[in-house]
Amino acid sequence: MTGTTAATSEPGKAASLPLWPAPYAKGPLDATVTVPGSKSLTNRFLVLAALADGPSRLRAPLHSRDSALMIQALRQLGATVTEVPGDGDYGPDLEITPLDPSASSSTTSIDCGLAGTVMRFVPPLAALRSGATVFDGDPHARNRPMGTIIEALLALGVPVAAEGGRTPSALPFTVEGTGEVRGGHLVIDASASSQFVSALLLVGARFTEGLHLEHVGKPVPSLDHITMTVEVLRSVGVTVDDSVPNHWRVSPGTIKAFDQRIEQDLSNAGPFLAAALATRGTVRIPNWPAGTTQVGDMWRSILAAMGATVSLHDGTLTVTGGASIKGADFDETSELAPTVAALCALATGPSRLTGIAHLRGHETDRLAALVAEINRLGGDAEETADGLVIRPATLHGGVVHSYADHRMATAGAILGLAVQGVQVEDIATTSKTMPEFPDMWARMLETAATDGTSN
Ligand SMILES: O=C(O)C1=C[C@@H](OP(=O)(O)O)[C@@H](O)[C@H](O)C1
Ligand SMILES: C=C(OP(=O)(O)O)C(=O)O
Repeated sequence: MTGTTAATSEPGKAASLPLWPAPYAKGPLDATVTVPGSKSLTNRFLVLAALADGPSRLRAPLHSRDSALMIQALRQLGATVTEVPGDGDYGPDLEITPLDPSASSSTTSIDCGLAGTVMRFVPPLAALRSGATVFDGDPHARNRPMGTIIEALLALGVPVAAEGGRTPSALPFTVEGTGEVRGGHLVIDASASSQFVSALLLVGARFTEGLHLEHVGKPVPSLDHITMTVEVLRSVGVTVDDSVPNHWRVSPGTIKAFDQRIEQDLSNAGPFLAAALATRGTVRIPNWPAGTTQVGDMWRSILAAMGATVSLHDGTLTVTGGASIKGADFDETSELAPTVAALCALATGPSRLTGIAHLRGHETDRLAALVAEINRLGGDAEETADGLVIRPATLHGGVVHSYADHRMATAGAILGLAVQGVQVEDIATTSKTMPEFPDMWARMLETAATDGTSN
């Protein structure tokens, strides 16, 4: 199991982080890659297993820092999570015995790391047990938007306090669980993160009156992730009505124990698929789900718009890069945006990414980080109010800082395929969702043809 130590990676602040020489592709790749399990599905099903009416099993789940933090949090709240042999390529299955909300327990301190799913999904769960739960995380976690979850719990009658009894607006804070939450109609502003909606929906069935959640404010981002939450809830027998935009009604009731196989992480498939475009090669991903709520299914249209040939046959997605990478305009790419931006920086035409203002509240301010790192290599990227403009430029080698952000690190790796002399700082930060990344990348690079010219 991956450890939970993280580095803080801000240029100039932590100069001693190791540099990873990003492999440069000497020719087109011809690789087949399978990716570890979805972070978003793994952590949703873990939460639901902890609330279910009996023991559950997760098959081929993700094993990474974010899932380890979720497992640790659930154990601290009283669930039992056991690793058992499975048939996944990336680690054991998990068996989960739910927590007993009626068992009162002593104060416990939960480390959220930098995991949005842990810092947003677990506090409402802690409200359902009797006892105090303290939440904190990595240094940057204290900058991530949390106010909506705190205000939601307070509105539901659950005390949440910071040191000295202050009402907090961010981590760290303590949730004083009462063992029971009445629920009912709750109005929130979820414009900073879809995870606020998902967090409350995941536990809503266990509120005495269920939950009628209403969003008021600027549009909720990453709507695909809310669709995922709704579908996952329905799969375990929870009734959710999402027929009215910005309203979600979760009926009170039982969460059925389950035996669930986790799809591979299609967002994390992105850097490997992007490698096909960056090297004018071919990358295949078997077991691509025929139907999915994962936002990563958008790779099929995104990469085609950038000039790749994309096909899905017999469950294998095949992407072949074109003669050059085309610039394009993309709206609402959510967590895919750093990978898209790396490809845009290698494109022959301009690109505009819109609808991603909330990325400023992700693992780092991703808009600022992408502009800084693309331009550091000689690129031409600019921040807009809600996204990025990236124009063609000739890139050169240099250091890509990763800001403790797994997707900044993988974006650096993509740039390094096509630009000689790129070094990525702290590649180990990919352990947030894909500890195997450096090995998988090296294996993929072994397939590079050396008799062709890709760059
Ligand atoms: O619920 C989830 O699993 C996620 C929701 C999204 O969060 P935001 O709505 O904050 O973008 C996404 O970016 C994140 O990587 C995972
Ligand atoms: C935004 C992300 O993560 P988190 O779940 O920590 O919000 C991400 O993985 O891109």
